[in-house]
Amino acid sequence: MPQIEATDVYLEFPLYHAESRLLKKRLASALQGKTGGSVGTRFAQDARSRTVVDVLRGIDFTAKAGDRIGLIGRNGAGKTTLLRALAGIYEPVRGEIVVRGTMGALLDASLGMNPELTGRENVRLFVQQGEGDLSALDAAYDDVQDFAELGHYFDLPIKTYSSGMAIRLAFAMATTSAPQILLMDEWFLAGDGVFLKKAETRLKRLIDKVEILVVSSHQPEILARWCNRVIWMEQGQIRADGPCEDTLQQYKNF
Ligand SMILES: Nc1ncnc2c1ncn2[C@@H]1O[C@H](COP(=O)(O)OP(=O)(O)OP(=O)(O)O)[C@@H](O)[C@H]1O
Repeated sequence: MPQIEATDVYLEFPLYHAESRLLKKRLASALQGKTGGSVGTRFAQDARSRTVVDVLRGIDFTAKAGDRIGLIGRNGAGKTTLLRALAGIYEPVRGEIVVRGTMGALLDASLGMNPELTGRENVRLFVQQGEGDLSALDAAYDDVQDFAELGHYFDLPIKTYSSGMAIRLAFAMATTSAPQILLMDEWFLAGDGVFLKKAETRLKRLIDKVEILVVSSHQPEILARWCNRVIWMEQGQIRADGPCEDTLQQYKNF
C-alpha cells in the first residue's frame, strides 16, 4: 500500500544576501515578529548566526491510500517547499520523509525535462525514468502528442517552446500513466481556457486512479472540490490537519 510518512521535518534556506544594513534591519524586526504583513514566512538565525528562512518546522503527518490532501496557507507558508521535500527535491535538515509507492509530481513545468531534447525525446526519458516499460513508449508518444497538441513542436527541442507549451507537455507527460502518489501545485492548471477544460477532465480521470493526492492551493473552493482532507500551514508549521470542511472553515475564520 502506498504511504507517505513525514516525521518531525525541518527545512531551512540560508539567506546569503542578507548582509546589507537595511536588509539586516528589516530582518531583525521580522525576527522580533514586528513585521510580516500577509506573508506567512518566519526568519531565524542558525547555530552559526546566519540568517535563514525557517521554511518547515516540525512537520508530522502520514498519508494513506484514499487520502486526497489539500495544502492551504498564506504566501510563504511553506506549501510548495513541503511538496518539493516530499518529491525528494529538497533534503530536510532534520527529521525524515519516507515514501512508499510510485510517485508523480506536477510541480514545475521544467522539472525533470531536458531543454536540449525534443518533446518526443523527453517523453522517452520520462518513461525510462519511471517504470521503464519501453513497450508502452509508442502509446505514450501518441497519448502525449494527442493531448498536448504541439504539432511539429513535438519534434523540436523544448528550449524553443513558450511557457504555455512547456506546461502542456509537462502536464501531458506527467499524466500519461497514473502513479500511486501524485503531488501537484495548483498553478499547474493554469493555461488557456480550452486547455484548462481538457486538463481538468484528464486530471479528474487520473485522480480517480491515484491512491494518494497532495495538492497545494490558495483557493478553498478548489480544495473542497478535489480533497477529503486539508492541512493548513502557517510559518512552516502545520496549524490544522483534518477533514476538508472543518479545516477550511478554521482557515476562513482565521
Ligand atoms: N530556494 C530558496 N531560497 C531561499 N528562500 C526560499 C527558497 N525557496 C523558498 N524560499 C522561501 O521559503 C518560504 C516558503 O516558500 P514556499 O514557496 O514553500 O511557500 P508557499 O506556501 O508555497 O507560498 P506561495 O503560496 O506564495 O506559493 C518563502 O518565504 C520563500 O521565500
